[in-house]
This record gives sequence, C-alpha cells and structure tokens, in this order.
Amino acid sequence: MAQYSLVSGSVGLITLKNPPVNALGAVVRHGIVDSVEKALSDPKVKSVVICGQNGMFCGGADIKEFGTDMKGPPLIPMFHSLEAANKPVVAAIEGGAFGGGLELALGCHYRIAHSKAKVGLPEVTLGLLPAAAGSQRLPRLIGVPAALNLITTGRHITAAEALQLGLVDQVADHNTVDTAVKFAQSVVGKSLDSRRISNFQCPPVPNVDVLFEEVMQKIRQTSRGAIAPIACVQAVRAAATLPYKDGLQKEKELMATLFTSGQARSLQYCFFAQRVVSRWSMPNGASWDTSKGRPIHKAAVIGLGTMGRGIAVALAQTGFSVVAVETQEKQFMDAKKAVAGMLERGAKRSGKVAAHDKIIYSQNLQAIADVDLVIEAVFEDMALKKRVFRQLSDVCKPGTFLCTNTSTLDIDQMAAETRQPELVVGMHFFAPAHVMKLLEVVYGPRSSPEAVAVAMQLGKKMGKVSVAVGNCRGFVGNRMLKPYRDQAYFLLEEGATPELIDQALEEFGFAMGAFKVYDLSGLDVGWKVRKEEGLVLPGGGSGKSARIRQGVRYSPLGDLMCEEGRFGQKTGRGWYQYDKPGSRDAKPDPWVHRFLEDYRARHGLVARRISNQEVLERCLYAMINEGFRILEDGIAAGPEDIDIIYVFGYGWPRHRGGPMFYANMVGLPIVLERLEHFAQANPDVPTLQPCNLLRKLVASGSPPISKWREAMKNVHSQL
Ligand SMILES: CCCCCCCCCCCCCC(=O)CC(=O)SCCNC(=O)CCNC(=O)[C@H](O)C(C)(C)COP(=O)(O)OP(=O)(O)OC[C@H]1O[C@@H](n2cnc3c(N)ncnc32)[C@H](O)[C@@H]1OP(=O)(O)O
Ligand SMILES: NC(=O)C1=CN([C@@H]2O[C@H](COP(=O)(O)OP(=O)(O)OC[C@H]3O[C@@H](n4cnc5c(N)ncnc54)[C@H](O)[C@@H]3O)[C@@H](O)[C@H]2O)C=CC1
Repeated sequence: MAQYSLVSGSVGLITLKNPPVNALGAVVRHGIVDSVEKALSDPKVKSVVICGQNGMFCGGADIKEFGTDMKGPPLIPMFHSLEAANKPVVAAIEGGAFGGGLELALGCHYRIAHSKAKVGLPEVTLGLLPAAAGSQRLPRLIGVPAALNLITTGRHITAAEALQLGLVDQVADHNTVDTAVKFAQSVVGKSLDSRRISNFQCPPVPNVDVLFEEVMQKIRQTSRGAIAPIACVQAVRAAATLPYKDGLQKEKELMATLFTSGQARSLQYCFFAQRVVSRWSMPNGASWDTSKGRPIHKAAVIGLGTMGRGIAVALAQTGFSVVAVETQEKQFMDAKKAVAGMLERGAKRSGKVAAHDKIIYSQNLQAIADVDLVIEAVFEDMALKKRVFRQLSDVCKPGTFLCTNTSTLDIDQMAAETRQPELVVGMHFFAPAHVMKLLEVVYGPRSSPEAVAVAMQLGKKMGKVSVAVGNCRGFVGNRMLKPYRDQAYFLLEEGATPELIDQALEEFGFAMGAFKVYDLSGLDVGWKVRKEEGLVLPGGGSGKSARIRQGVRYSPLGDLMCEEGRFGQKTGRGWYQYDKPGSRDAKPDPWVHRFLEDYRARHGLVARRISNQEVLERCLYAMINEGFRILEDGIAAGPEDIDIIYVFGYGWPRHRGGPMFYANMVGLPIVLERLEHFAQANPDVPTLQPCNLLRKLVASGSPPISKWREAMKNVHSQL
C-alpha cells in the first residue's frame, strides 16, 4: 500500500509500504494514484514528498507479478501525472531506488538521496529494459553516454556518483525524509517547467551514429546472445534521436518483445533461484533458519598454489586475518610475491588500501594454532589430504572449523582423520578464487549444521554465491561436467572438430567451448586424475578395448594429446595452437585435424557430418541427465542449486537460466525422448540412459520447475 499523511502543515507525504523492498505491486500502485490525487486536490498541500518505509525507497516493479495478468494502474501514466503536477514533487531516496523505483523518482521534480543509498536501472539483468519511461528520461537528464552505461550494465551506483551525474539533486547524511520535506517547502512557487525531464532535449552527442555503432558492436561481442542489452541500446538511441513521445513508443515495442521472451523468464528465474539457494537445507532437516554459525576472525590457508593464493587474497580483502602456510620453499617465495601483486591490483581496482597487513606467511603449521577456521588447498591427493587433516586436528585449538577446497574427493575420509569430524566441510572455490563468485559448500554425512552455516556465512561475507551440496565425487558442478566432456570427446571421434563443438557451445552462450576450457585449465590436469584411476593406457591402448574402460565407452583422445606434450595454453599447443606458451589467442590447428583423421582411421571410424544441434543435445542433455541423478541422490536440494552453480561457476549463459531450467524450457518429454534416442545408439554410454527421476517427472505430466521440489519428494518416496 501507500500511506498518505499531511506533514508540516503543507506537505503531502506519500510512504510506499510493501516490505521488504516496497516493490510497486498493484496495491502500491493503487495507493500511489489515490495519494497523489488527494495531495493535488487538497488546497492545504503545497508540495509532495514520496518516500519508502523502513529505510528503503523502492526496489522497482514487483517481479513476482510479471508472470500474472498484472492488474492495477500502469506505471507510465502514473509517473506522467506526477511530472505534470503543478505542485513540486520530491523523491526522498533512502536505501535504494531500483528499476521502476528509480523511474518513479525520475517522474518527480526533485530527487534527494541519503549518502548511503544506491540507485540503478537493473532491468537488463532481468532480461528487460527500463520501460516505465526510464530509458527515455535518464538520457535526457544525465546525457547519453552515462545513461547507456547505467542502462546496459544495470549497475547500482552510490548517491555520490548519482549526484556527480546530476541524477539526484542533493545528498543528505541523515534524516532524508525531513530534509526532503524542508526542501519541498523551499521550492514551493518556483517554476516547474525546467524540472519536467520528459520536456528536456537529450544533451547533444557528437557523432551520435558512430557512438551507437561502437556501443552496439561491443555489446554484441560481450552479451553472448542476450537480447536485453541490445534492446537497451536501441531504446537509448530512440531517446537520443526521437521526440519523447516517439521514443516512448519505441521503448514500449522493445519491451513487448523482451517481456515475452524466454530470456526474461530465465533471468528472472535466476534472480529468485539465487535467493532460494541461500536458504539452504540438509537432508537431515537442518537448515539456514535453525542453524547458527559462529563468528570467524582469523583464518588459515594451507597450500599456496593456484587456489590457495586466490583464497588468501579473497579472505584478506574481506577483512579477515589470514595465516598462509606453504611448505615448499620456492612455492612459498613465489606465492608471497604473487599474493602481494594480486592485493595491489585489487586495491587499484577498488580504490581501497591493499590488505598486505592482513596476511602472515609461514612454512610451519604451528603458526595456525589460534585460528578459527582453516581452508586446506594442497594437491588433489587423498593420502596427502588425510595427513594434513590429521596434523590440523592436532595443531588447531578445539572447535576450529576445518575446510577443504578439494574439487572431487570424499570429505568424509578427511573428516575421519580428525578429532571433531562434525567441524569438517568442503569449501570448493573456483579459479581464480578471488574473482569467481561461486562457492560450493559441501557437507559430508558427519558435518554439523553449524559448520555448514559457518561456511555459508563466510562465503556470503566474501561476496560469493554459496550453494550447499552433498558429498559425492565431483559434488554437483564437476560431477555434471564429466558426461558433458565425454560427449565432446565422442563427437570428435565421430567426425567433429574442436572448433565445431566450441562454436556450437559458444553460440549457445557459453563463455568458452569445452576444448578452449581444456586448453585453458591444462590437459595434463585430467590426465593425472585418469592415470590415478587406472584409465590411461600407453598409446591409448589398441584393438577393441582401446575405446572401452571398465565396460563403458572411453575416448583416449585427451591422453594421446598429453603424450604429445600438448597440455594447452601453457605449452602453446593443445586442441588449438597459440603464438607462444601462455598466449590466450586460440587458432585452429591443422595438426589436430590430421591427428583426429589418423585416430579415426586407426580405429575404423568413419567421420560423419555433425550438426550444432547434435552437439548441443548430446553435450547438454547428458549433463542435464546427470543433474537429475544428482537430484535423485539428494546431493542438491533442488534444481535452483544446480542452476546457480552452473551460472556462477561454469559459464552457463544466465539468459538461459541454468541447465535444469533449460531442460524445463525445452520440455522434459523432449529431453527424455532425445536421451532415449542417444542411449539406444550408444548402449556403452550409461550416462545417456535417462534417469528415473526424469522419467517419473515426465510420467507425472512434466510439472513446471517451480513444482519439482514437491514432485521430487513423491518420487523419492517411490524410488
Ligand atoms: C504482450 C506483452 C506486453 C508487454 C508489456 C509489458 C509492460 C510491462 C510494463 C512493466 C514496466 C515495468 C518497468 C519496471 O518498472 C521494471 C522493473 O522495475 S523490474 C525490477 C527492477 N528491480 C530490480 O531488479 C531490483 C531487484 N532487487 C534487488 O536487486 C535487491 O532485492 C535489492 C537491492 C532491492 C535489495 O537487496 P537485499 O537487501 O540484498 O535483499 P534481497 O535481494 O534478498 O531481497 C529481499 C526480498 O525481496 C524480494 N525482492 C527484491 N526485489 C524485488 C522486486 N523488485 N520484486 C519482487 N520481489 C523483490 C527478494 O526476492 C527477496 O525475497 P525472497 O523471498 O528472499 O526471494
Ligand atoms: N586449480 C583449480 O582450478 C582448482 C583446484 N581445486 C582444488 O584445490 C586444491 C589445490 O589445487 P591447486 O591450487 O590447483 O594446486 P597447486 O598444485 O597449484 O598448489 C598446491 C600447493 O600446496 C602445497 N602443499 C602441498 N603439500 C602441502 C602441505 N603439506 N602443507 C602446505 N602446503 C602444501 C604445494 O607446495 C603447492 O604449492 C586441490 O585440491 C584442487 O583439486 C579446486 C578448484 C579449482
């Protein structure tokens, strides 16, 4: 609702009330229309102030209404009537004004923001554009380049930046509403003509065509197939080149396309999924609202290789005291230098002081005796990890949380080496750990809810999107990656090239195709793991068994590449060629094409034409099938957990919502039918056999993804 009151004898105060963010749902919109009418028709009222309750101006349109019939007053005429009012209207912005909330403020004659408030037009992140005239008013107020930046990125800016841009008129350090009321009184009687933004001419831009062409090109390169950023540019172009009324019409047309697009649905799903996963639960019923964490002041990182360095930086930048331990002399010296550089670069970007003094380096485990939490990041070797966990348990004070950054290994085996196994959890960061947003928090059968709560809260403090998952080989993300990668290799055997597969995946929207990722992370990493698993045979093996391991189809292609010393970017040669070792510019390599032809000839394989569609279906449906298995096994609590892991950790295009949401969009019966087809053609690939949960969901009428958790409960009880 919106509450109306008369304050200071002459100011009509309209307070938006719709907790938690005062979103502009139908009831609020009705309330605003009624309140404005009251204020404008009351002769005692000389000016109007609009604010939000509980220190929050307005979080924008109510996103939950988007899938409904959206009854209630529309926003655009409401904002026009505010702007047209013959009494000054002032927005008092506390907390934040986002999307429709900022568009409401742009309809007012003046804007006053609290110094800690933030404002922005984040519609693009929801697959939309600011279609309550925001795309037309903002460029008229702050100029085209600044508006383009805000609208195409959706970034939230501080009150100080908003003031500098001319987006707000004044910044208040305290009591914004009182300040706004006094301000509203002070401007009574002043002409409002110059305050109605829709009447403004857009500040002229030299070479407007060139500017828009450049911006559009950049957006096309970076948006990975997302349509909203492009529509945002088109809308701002309309503001820059057309009269307001025509621009508004263009805004409406563009919005109509976006609003009904699958991309908007996917992005809005991601918005809510991110919030759903923060309300974690464990199969034993423990959950975020019943489990308390404990404050962490000092943490240790063990092993300062690729991951340990990033984790130490991320902890220090968050303000924790860190003891960083590395046993090998050279690594110790290299790590100190590398961490210092990372801190310096981070400080330069953020404008903060580099947190060098937060980190103490040591080569001795005794230095961590008084820490509250440890994150182990030594080599991926169970025997070593067990030894380290025994030592940690001996050295650390009782009650210290012991976490491992393992990417695949069994948390429970490490916990078994300690005196307090309930305090052991996985904290699986992604490389580079100080940059990547995802954190998988892995609970073993003995991990306590308190330990999970601590890891989840720590992740949140570090700015990570944390997802709690169960303990199995590869957890959620890496477990699902295996069938995807297997299919990519099988497709090479059947006639594809790395370029063809990568192009299909990149056109779909992945940041990088499977083979570019291999080259980036190093082909030798997987080779080492496969050797340990006994899968690697010299020369890839021969005869019939060469492409079978442990009874299932296996491609030795990756092993053969490693035998050639082709480890990817680091050696300048991998699935692509690079100008020099370490270079990132991947070029197709005729050697690889010949290598594949020889391999096929050796194994009697006849290359066939492979379509992009087949690449996507084989790679993605195999991955999705594993996702259903993960749900069936209770490793992830719901599809949202899997989707958020893929969007934030594996470069899955956000505008496609994550693998499970994508399956829901494609249609579960189609996914099932294609998997059945591929499974029949590849009986030696068990990961293509549709899993029970998928079959049961289809048999029960393919409920929408929002109903899967409920449906899963029934399926679980029958399995
Ligand atoms: C034929 C078709 C014709 C088509 C024509 C259609 C025309 C339609 C015209 C519509 C024009 C509308 C234009 C417009 O106004 C567009 C918008 O405004 S879109 C919304 C833009 N706003 C945002 O993107 C802000 C989203 N929110 C946030 O970023 C954060 O929540 C915020 C920074 C505000 C606060 O962060 P924090 O304190 O961390 O809280 P949480 O994020 O955890 O949120 C708390 C709680 O609130 C829920 N929530 C937040 N914002 C909204 C919202 N805008 N609507 C609904 N609900 C919201 C959030 O989900 C949390 O609740 P949970 O229960 O935990 O999920
Ligand atoms: N590299 C990656 O992309 C990712 C790796 N991980 C996991 O993180 C862990 C570490 O991986 P990386 O950083 O890549 O390995 P790395 O090989 O770069 O670094 C490991 C470091 O641990 C040190 N070390 C070994 N034993 C030690 C001990 N007893 N005490 C102190 N230091 C010791 C080594 O000297 C080395 O510097 C592994 O479990 C890995 O699976 C997780 C996510 C991503």
